[in-house]
Parts: sequence; structure tokens; C-alpha cells
Amino acid sequence: MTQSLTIARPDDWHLHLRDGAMLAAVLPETARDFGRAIIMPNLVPPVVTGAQAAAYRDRILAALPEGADFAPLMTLYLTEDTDPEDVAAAHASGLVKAVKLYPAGATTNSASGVSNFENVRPVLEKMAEIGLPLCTHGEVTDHDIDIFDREAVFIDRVLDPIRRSTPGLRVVMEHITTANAADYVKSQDRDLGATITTHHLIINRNHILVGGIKPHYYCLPVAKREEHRIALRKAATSGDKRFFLGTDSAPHLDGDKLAACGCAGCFTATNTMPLLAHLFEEDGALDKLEGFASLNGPAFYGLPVNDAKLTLVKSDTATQFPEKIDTENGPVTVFDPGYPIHWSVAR
Ligand SMILES: NC(=O)N[C@@H](CC(=O)O)C(=O)O
Ligand SMILES: [Zn+2]
Ligand SMILES: [Zn+2]
Repeated sequence: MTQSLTIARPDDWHLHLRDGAMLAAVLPETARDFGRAIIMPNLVPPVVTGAQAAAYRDRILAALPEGADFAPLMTLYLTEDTDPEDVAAAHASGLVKAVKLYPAGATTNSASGVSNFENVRPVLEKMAEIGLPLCTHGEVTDHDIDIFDREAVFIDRVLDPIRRSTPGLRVVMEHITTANAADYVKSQDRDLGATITTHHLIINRNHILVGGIKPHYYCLPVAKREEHRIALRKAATSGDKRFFLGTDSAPHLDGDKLAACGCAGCFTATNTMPLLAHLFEEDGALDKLEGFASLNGPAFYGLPVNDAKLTLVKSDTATQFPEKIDTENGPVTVFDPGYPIHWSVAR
């Protein structure tokens, strides 16, 4: 039996494309299925200014395959030296769609992030004034806070105070991993949304640690207990417009993942849409997939829904996804849910 589902072409509201050889290898994986993506600015060095974002956008456009139907939506990396006027100009020109907050030291390439939130107050106030969203990596970095508690503590100690003291600031809680974050979003009536990754709908912390450590399941924020995964599944499949897809597809070379100090990130660009079709069907919510992947994000960002469509088909035989994609510097492993998937994207 073949089943099919056609939805508006989806967008990815949180994506790492990197640069150079990695960009060339991973960009086609996203451009195949997605119309647009919010491009994370955590390069080395980071994308801080409007001029750097324009140059990075040009490198992405130059790396796009012939005939691709894909537009990168650029972001700026917030530092304590960020100039509010540069941010405003990059927004006014249409170049930049969000500013990204990394607490210093919270994740991959976050060393230039924010330590003292008072120092970014003028930028946040400017963003509230012009309606430019702040995307947050929501984890505190205090050494005395357990890594599994860092998201919940961030909401209480950092996010809620920032939102209270900056009325009108629009915030996207990126890659949420806890019931605490989902509940916080639901408890607020305006200016707040959240992205959810594909992998956090699939794995809990046991998948990383039971029966041997699984470096390809290690990402930040780290997957939490099963009850949190279930809360994320409920939020994603609920139809609540405040929740939308941000894959956080974060490629690292296998050599950097399979190491004594392995990098954080799951690479899901290749198979995200078939995985989501599987998950939403499992939860009896296939009719909510289009909202999550294609409608709620544009609504939050004030952008039109893509005109193009994407069709997913389900067949009796399991879909064969590539195990790895090759880059000039070595392979990148594609996220493996650990069970067969029968959905694929119709080409
Ligand atoms: N999610 C991750 O585990 N890694 C991301 C950074 C991030 O999104 O926090 C990366 O850039 O590799
Ligand atoms: Zn992050
Ligand atoms: Zn990310």
C-alpha cells in the first residue's frame, strides 16, 4: 500500500551550514527538501556584523546546486560589542531575520557569546523596537548547574528576566529539550515561539548512554529524560502555532564526533522530513505536520508560506537513507533513528 501526503514546502528555522568544504557538502541536503532556513552564525570567527552576514550569504548562494529552490535567512551572532545601529541596518535592508544569543561557553563556537547580559541591553531594546526576533541557545553555563538542568535554569534566571525587562522583544527558544520549556512557551500569550529538532522527538538520554556511548546522539542541549521527549512530541504534534521545526542539523566530521572529547551535534538534514512523517503518523497527527514544518514558522517570522509543495510517500519497503555523506575532509554520519522508516520524499 502506498500512502502520500502533500504539504507546503517546509522551512528549517535553525540550521548549521558551516563554511567551505562542509558547506558545499551539506547545503544540497537541505536545499533538496526545504525552501528556506535560518542560518546559524556560529562560524569561526562568528558572523557578527551585517557585512559578515552579507558575505556569508553570498558564499551560501554560490554553493547552491543549479536550479535549487532555497533561500538562506541570515542571522547575526550577538556579542557584548554588537552595535545596535549595525543590527538595525542589517534588518532594514532585509538581510537579517534574527539575532542569535549564545551564552558564552554554552555550545559549539560560543566563546564570543554573552557573559554579562547588561552589556547587550541596548541591542535587545533596539530589536524590540524594530521587531527583530532574538533566537536563544537557552542553557546557563554555571559550573554548579547540572548539564541536564541547564535549560530549565536558563528560563528562570536569564530568559524570563530578559523578556520582562524588554517588553515587545520577540524570542524564539531554540531546540527546546524539556517539558519546562514547552510549558513556559504555552504559559506566555505573546512574542514567544520555540523550535523543536527532529532528533529530540526521537531520542532521550538513555539512547546516548545505555549499552555504550553513542557519540552521534550527543548534541546540545543534551537529550533529557523520556518524560521530556514525550512533552516535546505533544507540543510538536499539538497544532499549537508557537512550536515549529528547527532541525539544528549540525554537521561535524566523524573524526571530530568519535573522539575522546567529541563535538556536539546531530546531522539530520538528509532525512528529517521522512522521519517527521513517521513520528507524526505514529502519534495520529499527520494532519499537523504541515503546520509544524511549513506554516507556523513563517507565521512567527511574518513571512509568506512557500508556494512550492513537498510530497511524502509511504511504501511497504523501508527507505534506504545514506549512512554518511562525504566531504572533502572526511565523512559526516547521517542521524539514524534506530528503526526502519517507510516514508520518503517524492522526487
Ligand atoms: N546543537 C549542537 O549540539 N551543536 C551546534 C550548536 C548549537 O546549536 O548549540 C553546532 O554548531 O554544532
Ligand atoms: Zn544551540
Ligand atoms: Zn544549533
